[in-house]
Amino acid sequence: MASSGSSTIPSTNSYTRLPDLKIPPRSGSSADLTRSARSSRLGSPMEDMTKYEKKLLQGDGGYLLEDVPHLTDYIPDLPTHPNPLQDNTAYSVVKQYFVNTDDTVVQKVIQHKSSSRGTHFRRAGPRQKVYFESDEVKACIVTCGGLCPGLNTVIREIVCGLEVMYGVKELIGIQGGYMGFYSKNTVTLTRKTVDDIHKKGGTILGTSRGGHDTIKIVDSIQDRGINMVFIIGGDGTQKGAAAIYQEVKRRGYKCVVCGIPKTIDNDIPVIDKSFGFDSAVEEAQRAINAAHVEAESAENGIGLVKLMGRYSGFIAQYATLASRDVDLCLIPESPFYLDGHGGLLEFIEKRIKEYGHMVIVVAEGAGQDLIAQDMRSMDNKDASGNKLLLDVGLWLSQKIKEHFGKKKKTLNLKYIDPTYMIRAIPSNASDNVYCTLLAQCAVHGAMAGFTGYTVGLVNGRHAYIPFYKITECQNKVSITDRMWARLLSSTNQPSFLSKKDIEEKKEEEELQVSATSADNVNSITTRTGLGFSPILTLSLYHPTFMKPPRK
Ligand SMILES: Nc1ncnc2c1ncn2[C@@H]1O[C@H](COP(=O)(O)OP(=O)(O)OP(=O)(O)O)[C@@H](O)[C@H]1O
Ligand SMILES: O=P(O)(O)OC[C@H]1O[C@](O)(CO)[C@@H](O)[C@@H]1O
Ligand SMILES: [Mg+2]
Repeated sequence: MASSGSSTIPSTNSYTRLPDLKIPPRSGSSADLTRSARSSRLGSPMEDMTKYEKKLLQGDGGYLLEDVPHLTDYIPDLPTHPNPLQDNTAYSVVKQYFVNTDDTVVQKVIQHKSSSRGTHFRRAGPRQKVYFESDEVKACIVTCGGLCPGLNTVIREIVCGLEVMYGVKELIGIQGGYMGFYSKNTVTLTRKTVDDIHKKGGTILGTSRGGHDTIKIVDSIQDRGINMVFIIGGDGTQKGAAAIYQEVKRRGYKCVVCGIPKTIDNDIPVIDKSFGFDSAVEEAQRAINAAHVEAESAENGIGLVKLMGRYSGFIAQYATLASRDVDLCLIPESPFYLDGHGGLLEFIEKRIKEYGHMVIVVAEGAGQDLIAQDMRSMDNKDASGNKLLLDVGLWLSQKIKEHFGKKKKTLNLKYIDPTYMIRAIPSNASDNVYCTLLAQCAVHGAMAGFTGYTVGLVNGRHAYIPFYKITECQNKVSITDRMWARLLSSTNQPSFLSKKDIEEKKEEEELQVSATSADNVNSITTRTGLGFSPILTLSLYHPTFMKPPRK
């Protein structure tokens, strides 16, 4: 945990001054607004939620820091306190325990000699000064979206981190996701009450989809006197967290909003991977092994396993690569067709003829367009606005059976659907460590007064990432990438794509990268003769906030 202290960045005053940036609050700043004062100062909340601010800092050689907000951006002259960790016996021996204020983490680790240094994020970890006294903190934790291994570990470690490292005494859990802020009771969280929870799957707080009402949530935060909000959830949840941060800031309320990215689908961009993903891939092996045993033991046996992955097929991809027993992996990002020359059914027939059995892994979001053509889909959505999928496993089983039936060939197909089993388990050992570090970094950031951030692992280092970076797009398997090629060569399956399709995919992916790349903002940052330019805060419109939150 010790800071390397070997920042590659020249230390300059303009850089270290960053948290002291004074941005006049839109409607005055007071940490204890009464409800009437609050409502009289409310303009149109949606007006503010359609904007977010980027804190960009440019340095030499194309260096760009995409910084996270800080409480002092909108509440000037906040007092600081020495970090209580300095008196903690466990940490007092650690050399350079506090993170150097100049330390940042690079987004793209592969560089060429002519590359620009590119986008960086603030390195996570404990700071010398904190912006809260221990007995001033009232923190809350909420979990939203689908389940994922490791949720309880993150909850546990936030509680322990705050209590043990920072002496915080007041911590509550919001039950049942976002709607729990205004419709449910809270639970008191202490080191004792969370002691064992990391051994259980799910979340002790409960979770839900839908029900994000920014105003009601922030009212509840203020009414309860909460000044640190830890929000654990996926892409939808992080969009909700960004809206909460905007509203908290608009009210000038001293409250940190911190997101901890959670998603079994691994669909959050920028971060190396999401917690629980490894555990899920590991658990998926059990289903794939069973499918293999079943398939091998029967004449013309097919074991078909459906795994989660609504829009991103990472679980299917990694479970396939890990297993080596899989003959065919289908994911949402890679289109396929069933009939005719080069089609899926022809491939299956060929593989069965050759080996006598096969294993197919299909991500739940794969082939949805084909199923929709077949079944006149109803385009249903869940409470959060996510598309409800048709069962690709059942549909594919049916199609394969029909095909073999028509050809009067024997077929023994076993369909295994372990989707919920792989996300309801507790996290494995490596995810437990990962969750612990994420939680601790989240706590350090909050105590240091950062807000509006998600904590994440970027190239193996923990960083504070502004919300917009992780909500502007979804992480998807790139089928023009080397990793997908590795899978194709391991399963020896066709790509089902023509050369033209691949060219189009490449163009599509390149366009996506350039739309979200830092190059787009370089032109609007300023430079000085110093190593770093002064900070520039930009208000930009972002489509995420242009629509009212989905209910
Ligand atoms: N654009 C948005 N703005 C505000 N809140 C949102 C938005 N999208 C989703 N939410 C809220 O976030 C919560 C979780 O969203 P969702 O159900 O999409 O799961 P998620 O966080 O993406 O997790 P996962 O997809 O991994 O299960 C819900 O309560 C939902 O109302
Ligand atoms: O049935 P639920 O809880 O809506 O969750 C299903 C979805 O949640 C996820 O696990 C995460 O988004 C998806 O892979 C899946 O489609
Ligand atoms: Mg999601």
